[in-house]
Parts: sequence; C-alpha cells; structure tokens
Amino acid sequence: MSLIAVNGLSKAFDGKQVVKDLTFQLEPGKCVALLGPNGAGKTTTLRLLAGFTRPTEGNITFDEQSLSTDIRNYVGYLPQFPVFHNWMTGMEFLIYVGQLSYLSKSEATERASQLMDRVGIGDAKKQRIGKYSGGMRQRLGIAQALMNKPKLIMLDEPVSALDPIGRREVLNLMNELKKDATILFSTHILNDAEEVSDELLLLHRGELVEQGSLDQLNNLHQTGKIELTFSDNPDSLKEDLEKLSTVEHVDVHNRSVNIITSDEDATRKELLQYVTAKDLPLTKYEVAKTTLEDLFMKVVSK
Ligand SMILES: Nc1ncnc2c1ncn2[C@@H]1O[C@H](COP(=O)(O)OP(=O)(O)OP(=O)(O)O)[C@@H](O)[C@H]1O
Repeated sequence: MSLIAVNGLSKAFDGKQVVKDLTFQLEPGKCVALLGPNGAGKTTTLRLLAGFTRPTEGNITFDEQSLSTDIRNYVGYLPQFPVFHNWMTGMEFLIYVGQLSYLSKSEATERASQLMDRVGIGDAKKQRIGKYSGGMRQRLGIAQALMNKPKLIMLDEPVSALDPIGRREVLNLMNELKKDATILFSTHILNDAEEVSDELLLLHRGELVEQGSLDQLNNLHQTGKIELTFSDNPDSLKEDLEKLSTVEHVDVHNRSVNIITSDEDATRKELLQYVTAKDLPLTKYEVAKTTLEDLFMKVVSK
C-alpha cells in the first residue's frame, strides 16, 4: 500500500498552470528526489503535498485518507528558506514547534533534546540560533520537521544553499533518516539525487516527465553516447553536429563534446566523414554510457 497517492494534481496561479496533472505514489520507507530545473514546480508540488496550498484539480491521499483531514501527524516540512528566530536557542525553537504540533511541554522538551542529538547538533542545544552555521541551521530545520514523528518528511532544496562541508553533513544525515521515515526532497542537483534517493520524479515545466528508480531510468533511456575531444574547438561545431541525421542531442563544453545518438554505428560513420571533410583536430573518440545528467539535459532541452 502506498503512503501517498497523488492523482491528477494541478495548480494554477492567476490562470497559469505551474503544476500539471501529476500522478504518482510514494511507497513507505523510500527516499524520493523531486528533480527539476528552476521554476519546474518543485516547491509548489511540495507545498501542495504539505497542505499549504490547495490544488486547482486532483487529489492527494495519505494512508488512504484525503487531504481534507488534518495532516499534521503525517508530514514534516523543511521549506527552501527556513526562517528561525535568531534570539532563540535550538532547544527553545524545537519545543515551540513541538507545541504547535500538539505536544505537551514535557513531551516537546524530551523530543527536542533527542532530536538535537539525532541530527548531530546536541552540543548546541543552549546556543542561540544566530550563532549556528548554515549546516547547523539546516540540521535544526530537519529536526523541526521530525518533531511530530512524521511518516513523510519533505525537504525543499535541503542542501542547495550549503557549502561543500554543510552539504556533505546534511546528505549523510538524510542517508541515516531514510531508516526512520519516507523522504521526499526537491533538488536541481543531479549528484545529490543520485547519491541519496531510491527513486526519482523528474519534473519539467510543471509536468512529471519521468519517474522510477535510477536503475530503471538508466536502463529505459540507455542510448548511445559518444564523447569527442578536439585540440581546438571549431566554430559552429554544435550546429553542424546537430544536423547529422542520427544525432539526438549535443553538448559542447570547451573542447569536449558529448553526443547522444539513436544509432552508434551510423553516427560514427557520419561523424568521421564530417571530421575528415572539415579536417578537424580530433584527439579523442570514446563510446560511453549515458548518465542521469544526459537524461536530464535531454528532457530539459526539449
Ligand atoms: N504564489 C505564487 N503565485 C504566482 N506564481 C507562483 C507562485 N508560486 C510559484 N509560482 C510560479 O510557479 C512556477 C513554479 O515555481 P516553483 O517555486 O514551484 O518552482 P521550483 O521548481 O521550486 O523552482 P526553484 O528551483 O527555482 O525554487 C514559477 O514560474 C513561479 O514563478
């Protein structure tokens, strides 16, 4: 049985649809990445699931109950830009959040203390939040989302604003939290999605364009990929390569070129003819496997 079933979910602001007809399910115990470029509709989707905004169409059920019930016992939410009262200590803040979730003062105090230890900021219980680093604030935000022992934790871009150390800390924490609850987190960073998620929901312009495990998506979309390196990047290379009949997608980064092809053999022949005809300084030709980044770029550039 799924923990959440989303059916035909749409949201429009002033007549403009920003989330379009999403249908998906989240199974208990999974960590799912909601992946998409800026403006794809990730935050809006999470806000719909958290009950902060109402859908224009469609419905969401948690444990087979509709969203119209009080869902505070089901979800924990970390917004993309969490706001803290800097003058409060971490403990004070969590106790305050716990009481908002109907915990008694003593229950909230006990839970707050456990959670600060759990997310690795136990030493800062009595420190004012204004003194916390970015990584510590994000850990506190995650602790806040866990106060009501939710079945589902939703984290909106939990690591995007962090430096590499903070990012590593929070990704490690997410890997640990997978044992306790279902996690849905949004990101536009492919490595993060690959590193911690069991499944991916790929969102583009408000639509769910792909969904499945990393292996499923890789197998489903595995196509030929050719990597070329030139000693000098010729003019109009991208435009010329895109004209070759079997080439599906071309990315040029300085002197390296990635080509996605529907027919590796045919593309090789076309490419070598093109390189010879133009007398281009090709220094490397390699056949590679497509990655999640290739799939993402292909979908997003369509
Ligand atoms: N309250 C609102 N009123 C009007 N338009 C909105 C509102 N909230 C979001 N939008 C629009 O909906 C679209 C999707 O925004 P959303 O924040 O959900 O995307 P996102 O994928 O989270 O983007 P980002 O990665 O940049 O945070 C954007 O075009 C945004 O301007």
